Amino acid sequence: MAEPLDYTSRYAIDPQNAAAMGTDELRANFHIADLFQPGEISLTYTHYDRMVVGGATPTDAALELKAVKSMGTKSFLDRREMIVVNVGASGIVTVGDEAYPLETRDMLYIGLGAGDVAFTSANAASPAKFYILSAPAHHAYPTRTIRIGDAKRLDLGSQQTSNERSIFQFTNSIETCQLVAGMTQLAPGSVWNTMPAHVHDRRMEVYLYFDLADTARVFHFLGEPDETRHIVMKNEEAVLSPPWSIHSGAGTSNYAFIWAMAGDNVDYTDVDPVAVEDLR
Ligand SMILES: O=C[C@H](O)[C@@H](O)CC(=O)C(=O)O
Ligand SMILES: [Zn+2]
Repeated sequence: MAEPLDYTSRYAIDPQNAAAMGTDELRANFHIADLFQPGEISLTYTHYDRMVVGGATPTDAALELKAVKSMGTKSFLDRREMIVVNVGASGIVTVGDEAYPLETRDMLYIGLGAGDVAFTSANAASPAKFYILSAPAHHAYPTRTIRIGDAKRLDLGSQQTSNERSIFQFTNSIETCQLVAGMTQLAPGSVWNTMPAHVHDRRMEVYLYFDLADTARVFHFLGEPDETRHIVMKNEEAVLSPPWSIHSGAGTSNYAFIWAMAGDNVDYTDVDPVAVEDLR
């Protein structure tokens, strides 16, 4: 077996325990920082649908993705599928013998058993930042690049309610086992994502906020609809949304984020909306 990568585990938290948490405990359980360290791969193995969340920031050398102990498999994709979204400068993802160049905001879906995965930056001084998402899979769907310009676009919200935004669905035109992912871009002057909010107990979700200035923050809301909490997020940080939780945010500026889900179905529209008046 290959030398294991360092990784962190996050166990599944129930709503009652989450409601009793203060700031540090909420952050320790749901917030993921330091995803993009130059020359490193950072992985978090979650027990929410066994979703793995990570970042790879190659500089001079290629970075190889290896299985972690929690997977109990020889290589990463033996029993998993994966999505990579580049939020940095140009780079290449190698899968087996195939090289897949990704520009910023392009996405690569990699199917079950597709081979060994490695990450390279086109320019070490201005590295690619590969955001990694992976869930268990039991069928091999083809590896496919979806460029941001090819994603299905939905324009939602309005300037009047400070939630004018465009959703780019990456997995709309391809088949996956569990992963559903996309990117949402807030219009200048709009700050709210996913308000009105929703839950979907059949799928967990994870957000990566990016394209924020160093001094900007997003107040990310989580919790059951009638028992909400918040986590203050900065640029290029991720936050886990348990299946029972809302996931919504308001920024001190506009921003973008990658959202990704895994669970029972892959129907993006299958959500349980929560009226603003019902939030507590
Ligand atoms: O289940 C779907 C996800 O929560 C996101 O797609 C919502 C989102 O990006 C938004 O409304 O701004
Ligand atoms: Zn959602």
